[in-house]
Amino acid sequence: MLNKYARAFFTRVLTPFAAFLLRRGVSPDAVTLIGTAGVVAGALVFFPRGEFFWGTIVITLFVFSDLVDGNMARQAGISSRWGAFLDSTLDRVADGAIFGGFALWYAGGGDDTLLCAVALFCLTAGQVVSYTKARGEAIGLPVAVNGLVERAERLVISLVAAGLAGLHNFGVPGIQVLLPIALWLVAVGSLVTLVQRVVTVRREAFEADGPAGQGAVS
Ligand SMILES: CCCCCCCC/C=C\CCCCCCCC(=O)OC[C@H](COP(=O)(O)O[C@@H]1[C@H](O)[C@H](OP(=O)(O)O)[C@@H](O)[C@H](O)[C@H]1O)OC(=O)CCCCCCC/C=C\CCCCCCCC
Ligand SMILES: Nc1ccn([C@@H]2O[C@H](COP(=O)(O)O)[C@@H](O)[C@H]2O)c(=O)n1
Ligand SMILES: [Mg+2]
Ligand SMILES: [Mg+2]
Repeated sequence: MLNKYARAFFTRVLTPFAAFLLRRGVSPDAVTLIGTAGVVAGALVFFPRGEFFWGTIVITLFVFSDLVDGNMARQAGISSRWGAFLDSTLDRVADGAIFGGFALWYAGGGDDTLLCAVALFCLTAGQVVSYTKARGEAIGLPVAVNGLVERAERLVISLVAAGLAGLHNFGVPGIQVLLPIALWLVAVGSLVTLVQRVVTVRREAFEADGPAGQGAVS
């Protein structure tokens, strides 16, 4: 949903910045790499220590690079298959660090085995949701579904909650409950999305192959 409705807005807002970077000789690949490094650092330095406010601030500063890199590539007319591969692959790394950071907190100082498991579920389910589309498209299917909770939703729900939950360290009482709520929402939403995508791929595969499975690819 965000991908559909918010992308146009952010494209307008970020286009001048993307143009500025291009004029300074920065490449889209550099933005992809630096953005991912910043997200990973923010997540793995701050989240395992329960510093959710500062972790979210650092991640937010870098996560929009994922919208800037493609914008730069399109403006410069240099969108490439390599760039698409790098972008999607490093998205998986960034997502792993964010939900891994939550899991490390609950495995340590946060001391909550159930929430550690929920964070690990979010991590795995998010990666599998992305994989369903990548693999479905790789075997030549349209995968004409995005589903309830795409990557942008997973990030916005969990990062907004983490940033607000982090205010607990500054004396705001009770607010830390937002993070567990967000993790449960992302977990359930990702499961629903996974089912939506698997059902769609199954239907598209049967339509393409026929009942006898002819034309199957490995
Ligand atoms: C006192 C206050 C303290 C709290 C402060 C917190 C404030 C900020 C908190 C959060 C901000 C989070 C922003 C997150 C933005 C995410 C942007 C992003 O990365 O979007 C990525 C998405 C990607 O495009 P790609 O084509 O590169 O991605 C593909 C896609 O994702 C596929 O997904 P999947 O299949 O997994 O579902 C992958 O398969 C594929 O591989 C991958 O390449 O871009 C978009 O989707 C575009 C829409 C972006 C919308 C961003 C909305 C941000 C909105 C609000 C944030 C601000 C909220 C402020 C709240 C303040 C609260 C007090
Ligand atoms: N280093 C990069 C990054 C991205 N691209 C191209 O942009 C597309 C992704 O666009 P986003 O707005 O979601 O970032 C991607 O599929 C590539 O075509 C690129 O060329 N190089
Ligand atoms: Mg990108
Ligand atoms: Mg991306």
